[in-house]
Amino acid sequence: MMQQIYPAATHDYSFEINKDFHFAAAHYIAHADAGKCKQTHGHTYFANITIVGDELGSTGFLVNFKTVKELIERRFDHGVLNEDPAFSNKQSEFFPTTEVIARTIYEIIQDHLNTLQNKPLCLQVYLRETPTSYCVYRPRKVDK
Ligand SMILES: Nc1nc2c(c(=O)[nH]1)N=C([C@H](O)[C@H](O)COP(=O)(O)OP(=O)(O)OP(=O)(O)O)CN2
Ligand SMILES: [Zn+2]
Repeated sequence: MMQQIYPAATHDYSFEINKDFHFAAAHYIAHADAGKCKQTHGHTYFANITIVGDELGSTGFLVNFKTVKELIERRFDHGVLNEDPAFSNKQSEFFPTTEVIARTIYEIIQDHLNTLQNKPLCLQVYLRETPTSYCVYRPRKVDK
């Protein structure tokens, strides 16, 4: 697993956890201007997820680290992202770009967090697509 320094999300919650994991997936970008990315190719994506909250669940966890990883790994690992219903080859806001994948990971994780009694929040998804390219997604409205 790659270890690195991630940009920090600022907040004043009492607890912050971070989970690193990776998954392998293929994709292509169905746009004339996408250059070589128009061709199907694969990446090993590295993700770092930041979750915060003030209350712990009955386990003493904000959320189980393993659950965070499995939500994404089960869905995307060794798959073709373009075939997942979260993505589209027709609407650019759903092309499987690094930006859109990061936003989608946020949505999947926050949907799960919303089911927990202690209501943790996902503040940041860091997603590295290649050794030289990554995206940081932070939801716009996080009220405390
Ligand atoms: N803003 C974005 N730009 C590009 C994306 C993207 O998702 N968001 N994706 C691609 C390609 O899919 C490709 O996977 C990554 O491109 P790039 O960083 O250019 O890859 P290289 O390994 O060729 O990078 P070098 O640093 O030039 O070796 C393209 N753009
Ligand atoms: Zn790519």
